[in-house]
Amino acid sequence: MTPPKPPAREGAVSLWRYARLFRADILSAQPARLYRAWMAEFRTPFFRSFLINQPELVKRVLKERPGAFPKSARVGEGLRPLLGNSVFLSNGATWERQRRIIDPAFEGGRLRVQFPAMRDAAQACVARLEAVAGTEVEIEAETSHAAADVIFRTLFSIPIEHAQAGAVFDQFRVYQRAQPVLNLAALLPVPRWMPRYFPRRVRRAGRAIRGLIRTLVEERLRAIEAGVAPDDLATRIMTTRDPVSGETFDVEEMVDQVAIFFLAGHETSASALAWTLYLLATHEDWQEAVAAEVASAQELSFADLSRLVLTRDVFREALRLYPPVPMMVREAVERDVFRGRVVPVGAQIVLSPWHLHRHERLWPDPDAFDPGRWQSEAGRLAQREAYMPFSAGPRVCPGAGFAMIEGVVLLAEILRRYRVEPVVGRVPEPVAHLTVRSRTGIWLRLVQRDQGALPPRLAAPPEVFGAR
Ligand code: HEM
Repeated sequence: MTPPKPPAREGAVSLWRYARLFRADILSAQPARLYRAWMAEFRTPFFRSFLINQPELVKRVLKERPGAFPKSARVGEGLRPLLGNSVFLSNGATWERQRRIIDPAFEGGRLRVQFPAMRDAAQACVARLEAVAGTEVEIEAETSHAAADVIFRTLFSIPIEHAQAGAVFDQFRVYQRAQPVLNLAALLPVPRWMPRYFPRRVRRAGRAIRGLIRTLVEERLRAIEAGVAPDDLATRIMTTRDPVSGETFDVEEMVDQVAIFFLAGHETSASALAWTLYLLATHEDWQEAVAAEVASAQELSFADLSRLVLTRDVFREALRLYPPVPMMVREAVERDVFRGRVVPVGAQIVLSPWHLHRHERLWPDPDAFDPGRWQSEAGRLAQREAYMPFSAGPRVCPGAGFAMIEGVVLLAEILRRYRVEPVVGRVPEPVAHLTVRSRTGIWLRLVQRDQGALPPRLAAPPEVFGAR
């Protein structure tokens, strides 16, 4: 079964029609040729943009000349009431300083410290699912809840049930409902002359979220000063001094960063997990193989993670087919030439993990769910050339290592306890909101696994499932 793919736009359309399609859903607004092209140029009266799929060009923009292609100052304006001047929106010296302070908290060695909080969140998720087992469940809502729980437990050592954490989660949903530009379309610039209008309830929800986060940050500051703060992400970030200036974040800057950790960290992981569970529900052989792999460890330890190779490959493959951040935009601040065409200053450069990951010239059988490809030579080559769910270069997602562990831990705990099944008549339709979601949710039925009758470890190597 080929996993769901949005329909491509048919033929050429007027700019006006394109704008309307684009606003409704970026993915289905695009023509099918982007799955084969190395580059496409769009000209509009307001800006010129280039979507690039050629690995050398992607490398040039993200890794070799990132200074020539920063995030546009107009990009993500719809997010400003919530994110302030967070690392996601900043550029230049401010961004460099913010990354110098944030990055050490996410480095590989810290993942071991964050692991128990992730496992606790995964076990809490499994317990919550008990109430809905046997019924039809909209799984995105559950994975959202679980991913938000992971963020609060790892950042502030509090579960999502904590009053402030729960209120941030609730207010965030209000913000999402009230702010229609809080979708991917917000990542393309509006003309400079167009005023940005935020409805009052959006500003109110943005203020409420920031107020709740500020309370948590101020409480933590007091705990740090009293020497009683737990060793979690918030303490790490708030006590790290910029090695260049010697400064730490002030309270407002920390609020900006917590807001983006919450947003970038829970929306993305929730999307990835929901799609992974759907893919497993529709590929029973892989689901049983993962269940067998995770059955061996009764209480998951950090050391077990390196053995969960299949689970990791399944998660990687889901991130390939449904990259939570399907497109990213940069602005040329220096002239360049791409494939013989002049890229003028001011041009928008669109990087599309969505198209790159399904590119017909870069991946064998690009639309198929085949976790076995990650153990093949062709898969490894394509991974180096054409796989970037977390972006690449200096602006790569700082949470990439964290998210890969979180995904595996949550999948392991859920699949150890439940079998997931698709719901007849409810095939999800991918659309790009802030992340890749399904238009009408992702519906699954969860069936408790009989703990005494877990499948034995499979004797066959995992590749058999990917063999074609
Ligand atoms: C499956 C999960 C995740 C995916 C697919 C993902 C993907 C991405 C991508 C593609 C970007 C680059 C966006 C751009 O350049 O426009 C990014 C940036 C970012 N991500 Fe993630 N992310 C995930 C999880 C997380 C987590 C768990 C955190 C933190 C707890 C996080 C924090 C950030 C931050 C702070 C940035 C901005 C970095 C910068 O601009 O310098 N992400 N993420």
